[in-house]
Amino acid sequence: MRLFTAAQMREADRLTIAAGTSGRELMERAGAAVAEAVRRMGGGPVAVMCGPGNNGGDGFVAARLLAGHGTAVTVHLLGERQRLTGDAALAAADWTGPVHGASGGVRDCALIVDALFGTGLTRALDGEAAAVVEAINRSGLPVLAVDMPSGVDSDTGEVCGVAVRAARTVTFAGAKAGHFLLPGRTLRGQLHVVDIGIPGSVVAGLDSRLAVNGPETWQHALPSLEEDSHKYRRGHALVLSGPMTRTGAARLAARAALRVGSGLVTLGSPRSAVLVNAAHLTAIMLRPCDGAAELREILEDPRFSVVALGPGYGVGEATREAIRVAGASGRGLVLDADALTSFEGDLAGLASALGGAPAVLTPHGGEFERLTRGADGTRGVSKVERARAAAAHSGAVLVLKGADTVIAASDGRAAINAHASPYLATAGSGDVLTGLVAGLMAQGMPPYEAACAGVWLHGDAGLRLGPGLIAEDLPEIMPAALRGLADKP
Ligand SMILES: NC(=O)C1=CN([C@@H]2O[C@H](COP(=O)(O)OP(=O)(O)OC[C@H]3O[C@@H](n4cnc5c(N)ncnc54)[C@H](O)[C@@H]3O)[C@@H](O)[C@H]2O)[C@H](O)CC1
Ligand SMILES: [K+]
Repeated sequence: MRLFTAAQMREADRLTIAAGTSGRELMERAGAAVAEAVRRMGGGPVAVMCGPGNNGGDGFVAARLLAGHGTAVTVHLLGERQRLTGDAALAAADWTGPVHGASGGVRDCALIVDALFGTGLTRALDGEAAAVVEAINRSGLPVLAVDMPSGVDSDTGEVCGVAVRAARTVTFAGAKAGHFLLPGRTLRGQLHVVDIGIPGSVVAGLDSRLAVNGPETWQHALPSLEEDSHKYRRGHALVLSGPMTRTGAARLAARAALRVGSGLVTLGSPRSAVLVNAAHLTAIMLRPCDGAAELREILEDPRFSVVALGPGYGVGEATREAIRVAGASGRGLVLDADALTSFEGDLAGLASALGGAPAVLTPHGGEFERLTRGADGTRGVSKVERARAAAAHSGAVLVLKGADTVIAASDGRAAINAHASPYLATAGSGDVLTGLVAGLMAQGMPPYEAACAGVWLHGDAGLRLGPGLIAEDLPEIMPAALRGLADKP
């Protein structure tokens, strides 16, 4: 599912109106969709809270249509009626019932329609607007939000001051980034996208390269297996282990790479840790590897297709040098944790170490902040734009992890992942993700698609396992996750 910004929706509106459908007609269909959703939620009595812009206009239309069908409706307006303009003023004029103030509170209703603010929110809610939103939330009544829960920024998902908590949201023409980025995702309830007559060609023509992460965008690139395949044709991932007391992370990543289908996986281990690693490995091979010079020798073997580096590896110049060597080899790279922290405040240094190699970086929020300190465009904007900027600066694919993981490529493609479970917030979970992405890249999947698929499969594993999951379980559930994916139409 593609996602849109407020500016793109305004553009879609403009093009549709230019093609002959009036804004008032669009508003009429938007209001009709809201009225229909109210009926599906059980009907009235309903309080419709209208704001000063077109979101409020949608509310007036819904109120008129509901009342016309016999539903008990009260309308409340935030602001003065005579200050309404354009289509909202026309919609308000068509409402013949009384209009109450918004601050008096709602009485004797079973459902609230939140038509205060939509994509036109420009600043934090305060004063009367904030008080009305707080009163709606305090009422404990189910809320149907029109387009966005009021107070949620439709581009960033952020709460601007305060925001409505909705049970459902009806949105028009296409979903917005703020419906999938946190905390917007948790405030919008169930999301319904309705067609209000904006032509498909207009929507298709919008320059949105943002989507919800899902198989439809990367399934075509998943590794396929020939009947007569051979393990040497399924890729070979090299995962680098940390020293003696920090080996578990790399073994988790290696196991995940093997489970996701890499034909061979080798763990490169410092000699000090070879015995502890050997004691825990069976199908995964082991090679001593102490530092960058030895890594260079290992990578002379052309069969290694991908190097995963970072979990437990240690922070410092030795790590930076290992990344330079791996980057210069042109192999696919997956960098996490210590690999990223080794370039604290030096995204440009990391970009030059990568040397244009196909790479995926998988920072969580804290690692991202450290890595991108001082880099343009990586502060103060939406999580999507921050990830995109870091991808553009580094030339790598960025996986900015969290409950709303964002994957971004340097060419502007981006996806927000919503297929995940909070139970994935557990020690070692990120190491498994590193291995999944590496294992997919080892089999020839391009970095952006491998990152999206890895994040999705990781989330799928979390959803399958639920409470009690630990990181060790995640690779083991991959056969079921992969089979489920293969069965998808
Ligand atoms: N194509 C579509 O999707 C259609 C959408 N419709 C609806 O229109 C709104 C967007 O309408 P717009 O008038 O641009 O913005 P809003 O109604 O969200 O709000 C603008 C209004 O609010 C004032 N304002 C902004 N921020 C604040 C604040 N923090 N505090 C107080 N006041 C604020 C601003 O000055 C304006 O007066 C979209 O969401 C849909 O619901 C169309 O009806 C159909 C086509
Ligand atoms: K709203």
